[in-house]
Amino acid sequence: MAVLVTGGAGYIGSHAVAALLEKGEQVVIVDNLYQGHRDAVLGGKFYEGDLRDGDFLAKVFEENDIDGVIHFAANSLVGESMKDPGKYYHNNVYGTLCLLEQMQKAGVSRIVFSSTAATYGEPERVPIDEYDRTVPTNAYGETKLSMEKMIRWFDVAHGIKFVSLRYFNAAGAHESGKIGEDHSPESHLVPLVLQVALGQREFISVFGDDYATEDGTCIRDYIHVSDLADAHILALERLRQRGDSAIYNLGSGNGYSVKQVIDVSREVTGHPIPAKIEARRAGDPAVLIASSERARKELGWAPKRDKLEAIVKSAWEWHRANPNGYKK
Ligand SMILES: NC(=O)c1ccc[n+]([C@@H]2O[C@H](COP(=O)([O-])OP(=O)(O)OC[C@H]3O[C@@H](n4cnc5c(N)ncnc54)[C@H](O)[C@@H]3O)[C@@H](O)[C@H]2O)c1
Ligand SMILES: O=c1ccn([C@@H]2O[C@H](COP(=O)(O)OP(=O)(O)O[C@H]3O[C@H](CO)[C@@H](O)[C@H](O)[C@H]3O)[C@@H](O)[C@H]2O)c(=O)[nH]1
Repeated sequence: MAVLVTGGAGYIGSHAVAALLEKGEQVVIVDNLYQGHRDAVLGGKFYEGDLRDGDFLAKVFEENDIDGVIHFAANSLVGESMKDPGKYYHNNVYGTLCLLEQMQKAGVSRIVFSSTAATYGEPERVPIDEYDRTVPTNAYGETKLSMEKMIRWFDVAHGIKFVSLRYFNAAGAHESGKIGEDHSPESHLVPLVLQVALGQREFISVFGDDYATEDGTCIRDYIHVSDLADAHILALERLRQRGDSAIYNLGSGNGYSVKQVIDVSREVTGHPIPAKIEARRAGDPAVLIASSERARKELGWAPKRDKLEAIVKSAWEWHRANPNGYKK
C-alpha cells in the first residue's frame, strides 16, 4: 500500500515525503511543478501532472495501491489571493473536488489535508483553538475553509475520513541539508530576510508598523517544517487506526513580530539586514498564535524545534548552502 502525496515536490510536501520515506512507507507523489522542484523529491514514485486533469489523476489511482492521501497541492499566498481570487478557487477548491472524486471512485477513504491559520481570520483571542470562529480575511483562507468543508461532506456522504491540519507559519529546512524552502517568486518573510543577509536583496520590506501589537508589526507563530512533517505521519496513523475525522492547529504557541524575526535573523546571520517600513499588505491579520493542545493530546505531537532562533538557523543553513535554491 502507498501514500499519495499531492504537492510533494513543494516546500512542506517534500519534507513530508522525506519523513514518510524515513518511516519506510511507499510514497507516490503528484505535482505539476508550478512551484515544486523535481530535486526536492528524495524518493518514491513521481508523477508530473495536475490534480485538475481527470484522466491523469485516474491513472495515478489505477496504477498504484493507495491507502491514504496527504494533500498539499494548492496555491497559498495571502497577497496574491487578494489580487486574483479566481486562481485560488480554481486550483484550490476545484482541484480538491477533483481529488476527492477520484478518491471516492478508487475507494480511498483517508485524507490528511493542509489547512491553515488563515481560516480563522482576525482572531477574537490568542492563542487560537480549533473551536474559535473562522472568518477569513483573505481569499486564500476562504478557499482553504471551503476545502475543509468540502472534505467533511465527502466524509458524511462517502466515509472519507480526514484530518485537517491548520498550520501556522512554516519555516526552516531539513536537517540533512538536502531540501529547504525555494519559492519563485519568494514572498515569505523568513526566506526574504535571509536573502537580504545573502546580499541578494538590499533590504526587507516591513508590511505595516501600525498594527495593534507591541511594536506595531504583525505577529505570527513560526513552526519548523520538519515538526509539521511529523504531524502528518501521526495524523495518517490516527486514520489508519480508524480514528475519527478531526481538525488540529499546528503551531509552536509562540508569537513573534516581523521586527523580532528580523532581529533574530540579524543575530543568526551577523548581517545588519536593513529594513524599510512600507504599507500594510491586504488581507493580513495582526496576530496569529496557535494553541496546539488538541494535537498534543490526541495525536501525541509536540514541536521539537519551537524556538525562533533554531528555526531561523535551520533556514539559514539551507539558504547559505543553496543561495539559488534548487537551481544548479
Ligand atoms: N508555507 C506555509 O507557511 C503554510 C502554512 C499553512 C498552510 N500551508 C499549506 O501547505 C501546503 C503546502 O505549502 P507550501 O508552502 O509547501 O507550498 P508550495 O507551493 O511549496 O507547495 C505546493 C505544491 O503543490 C504543487 N501544486 C499546486 N497546485 C497543483 C495542482 N493543481 N496539481 C498538482 N500540483 C500542484 C506546486 O507545484 C507545489 O509543489 C499548501 O496547501 C498551503 O496552503 C502552508
Ligand atoms: O516581505 C515581507 C513578507 C512578509 N511580511 C509580513 O510577515 C508576516 C508573515 O508573512 P508571510 O511569510 O508571507 O506568511 P503569511 O502571510 O502569514 O502566510 C503564511 O502562513 C499562513 C499561516 O499563518 C499560511 O496559510 C500561508 O500559506 C503562508 O504563506 C506577515 O505579517 C507579512 O505581512 C513582511 O512584512 N514583509
